[in-house]
Amino acid sequence: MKEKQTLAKLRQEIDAVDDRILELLNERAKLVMQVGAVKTENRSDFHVPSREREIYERLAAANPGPFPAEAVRGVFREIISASLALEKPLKVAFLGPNATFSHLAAMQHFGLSASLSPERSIPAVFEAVEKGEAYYGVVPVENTTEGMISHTLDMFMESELKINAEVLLEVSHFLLSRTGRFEDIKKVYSHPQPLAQCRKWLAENLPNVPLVDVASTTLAAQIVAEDYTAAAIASEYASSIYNLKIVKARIEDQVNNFTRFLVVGRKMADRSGDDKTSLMFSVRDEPGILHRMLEPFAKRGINLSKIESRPLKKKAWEYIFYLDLSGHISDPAVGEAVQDLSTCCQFVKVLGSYPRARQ
Ligand SMILES: C=C(O[C@@H]1C=C(C(=O)O)C=C[C@H]1O)C(=O)O
Repeated sequence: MKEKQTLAKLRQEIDAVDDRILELLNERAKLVMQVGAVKTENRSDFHVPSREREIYERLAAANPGPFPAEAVRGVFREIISASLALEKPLKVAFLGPNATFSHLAAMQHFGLSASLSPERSIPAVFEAVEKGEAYYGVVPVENTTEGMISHTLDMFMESELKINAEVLLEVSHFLLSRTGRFEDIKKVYSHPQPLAQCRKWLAENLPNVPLVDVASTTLAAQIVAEDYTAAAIASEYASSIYNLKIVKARIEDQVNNFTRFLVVGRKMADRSGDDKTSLMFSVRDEPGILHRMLEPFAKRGINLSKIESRPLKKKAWEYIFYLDLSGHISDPAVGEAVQDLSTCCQFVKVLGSYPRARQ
């Protein structure tokens, strides 16, 4: 009896707090709508990622607990996502179909109130943004086990879209099937990337079972939903959508398997104070060229976090380099270094400056 009374009293107090939270959420939504009205008058962009970043950072630092620090971001992401949708839902294209890791990355970045639309391929995501059908696009660009996804990098040769943000997602692969029984598996379906990321586990645990490449992990889950003798490697989320059982969780060879996604848009993102810049440039294959290329950055103490080279398909022995560095293109040192770089290159293209992702 005593317990019942205590619980009832505490729940009453929780209800009162929830009422206050709701009142504050509405007060906040009205302010966001006023901001929206000012922006409409001035024709400025409603979505401002640098401001959102500032909000997350300020609240993370101000949180006294015990509400968990990681949850603060998730809660506010949904508040901001829903506030933005009051004005108009933010349209975001991603590499589909639904339930792919790009879908999870888009949900993680834009929240559940954004209007997310699946596209068939990486070029189709770029096209949707270029044509204005979507405001942003989300595509994978590299994985900690398998390296760069060259298809995405190659898109920047032709496209004028800019990188507006990066999203880091911990990718965990699940072996899924209808029966959930190991001994029923006669074939394993997945996208080539997850198959490669689970290569060792598959060789040890299913050595004689054929592996079949398909266009997405979602397609693999769909096939397996109809075939009791097959298994798919897909996300945990796919298991709930396609009603599949988990044969084995987390079968990736490398723990801490992260995939990095890029958010592309038509404009350059504003400076947030902790940014990265991505560049692409081409040079002729000649002695000392790498040294000359890197000097403008070393001289100014600019940290380079990544350098990748790819052969330029149209011309033999010429290379395209992709470079990620710390700082925003509007920082004087970064601007000057890029200017210097352009004197020793055939061409330089700034792919975007964007807030560094937090893990
Ligand atoms: C309200 C604004 O517009 C949008 C909504 C935000 C919010 O809900 O806090 C933050 C940034 C913008 O994406 C703003 O720019 O301040």
